[in-house]
Amino acid sequence: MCECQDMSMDLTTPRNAYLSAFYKRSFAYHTVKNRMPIILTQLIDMLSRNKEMITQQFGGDASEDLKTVIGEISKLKYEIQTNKPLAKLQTQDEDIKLYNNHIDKQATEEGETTYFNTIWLLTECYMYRRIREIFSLTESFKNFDYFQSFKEEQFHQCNLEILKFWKKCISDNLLAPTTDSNKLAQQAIFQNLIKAILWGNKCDLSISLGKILNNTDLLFNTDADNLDKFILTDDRTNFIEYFFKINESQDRAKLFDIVLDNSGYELIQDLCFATAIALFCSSQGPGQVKIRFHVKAIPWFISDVTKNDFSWTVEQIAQSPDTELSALGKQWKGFLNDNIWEVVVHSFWTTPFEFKYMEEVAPDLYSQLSQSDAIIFKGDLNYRKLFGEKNWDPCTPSKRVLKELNFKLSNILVIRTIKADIVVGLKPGIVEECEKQDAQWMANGDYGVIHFVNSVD
Ligand SMILES: O=P(O)(O)OC[C@H]1O[C@](O)(CO)[C@@H](O)[C@@H]1O
Repeated sequence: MCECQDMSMDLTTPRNAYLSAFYKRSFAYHTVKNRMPIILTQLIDMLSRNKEMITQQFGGDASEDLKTVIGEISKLKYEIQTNKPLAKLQTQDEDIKLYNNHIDKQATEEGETTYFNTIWLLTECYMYRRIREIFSLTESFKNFDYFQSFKEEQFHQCNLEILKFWKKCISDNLLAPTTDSNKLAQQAIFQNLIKAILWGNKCDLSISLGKILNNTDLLFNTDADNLDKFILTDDRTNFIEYFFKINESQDRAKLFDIVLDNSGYELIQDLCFATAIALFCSSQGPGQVKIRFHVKAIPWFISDVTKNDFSWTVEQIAQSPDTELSALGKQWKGFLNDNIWEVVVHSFWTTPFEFKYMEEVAPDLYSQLSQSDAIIFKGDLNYRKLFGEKNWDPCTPSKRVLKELNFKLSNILVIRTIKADIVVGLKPGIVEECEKQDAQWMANGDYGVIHFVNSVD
């Protein structure tokens, strides 16, 4: 029997406490106890199933290295299930010291930081970082993306026909300069795109435990109006007003940062959104826009976008046999070649740190983001990190939370389906209503939030 069962308390997470598997009646507990071991088992299964292919692909000692890797992942799973202390990471990579210090800082009075007694954010990020270390300690697999096959399979299951609709809508309406008569139509495009990229965040392989969701089942159609009632707070209009306002003047190029989340359908939707931004700003005059996409430096939470996933996806669309789709992919390549789009990698995104620590831990990234006209955070993990992964009173305004955390970057657009028990900025009564409708509302990604925080002053 798992020792951890004696460790956690039969409690819900107290108000304002950090989320942790210590509280048995929390999604964090369910994740550490059940979901994380399942993800490790699936990884082991994939490696065992594809043993021959992987050995052939990597040659040399790959067969022996694969045995080592499988053994180490099984060991990690055992450590989680028996609530062992988080073992120190060993490689010399720049983020390792940060991880190890953070683990030390979280130690209890007994001097231990264990899976079920520490903050969930650390536990979960640590697991993915440790997996990476296991592979990187071998000769054969230093650059192996062990989640790639899951991501590629997910991409191939996407219904890309939907993109054609967006392509037409975007280029018909956003290439023309804004006039009084077409402004409403242009704003409607942005309203719909933001909604589409919200629901795209449902397609995440860590919440579905590797199960691929069909995007047409999720009704990612032209406007998905029937899902509106599931958006619990919605600042789209404020963001769009701000966006149009900054584009009224052409005195300088506008800069946007999109902190990406998942590959597959979510990434494709995000790229459509970025296409709309690029076309709209460019229609106001040449050289008016730059969009930086922030991706993960290592394979992360199964489906998160790495630099390689980004290029691969653009290439897949560009090479599509469908001429409309391939034109879209070529347009994306053009944006990248012309430096209108740029892919940026920073190891901060794969540390266990909340964003309030960014200024201290990653000052270069912080100063880069300080220049931005808007920073768009996609997804649940970014949400947890941005809002400090505490059990806030859900009615606390998003701006007040960021102020309390002393997070000073401004013009933040946050787009996330709810897959963890943290939420802020809701009107009174909404939580009670959701609880009546669906006991799992904070875990299943069926509900979403869109916050826009101009500034915390
Ligand atoms: O891809 P996203 O939206 O960041 O979701 C990842 C989230 O999904 C989960 O795996 C389920 O909650 C969390 O552990 C994590 O916050």
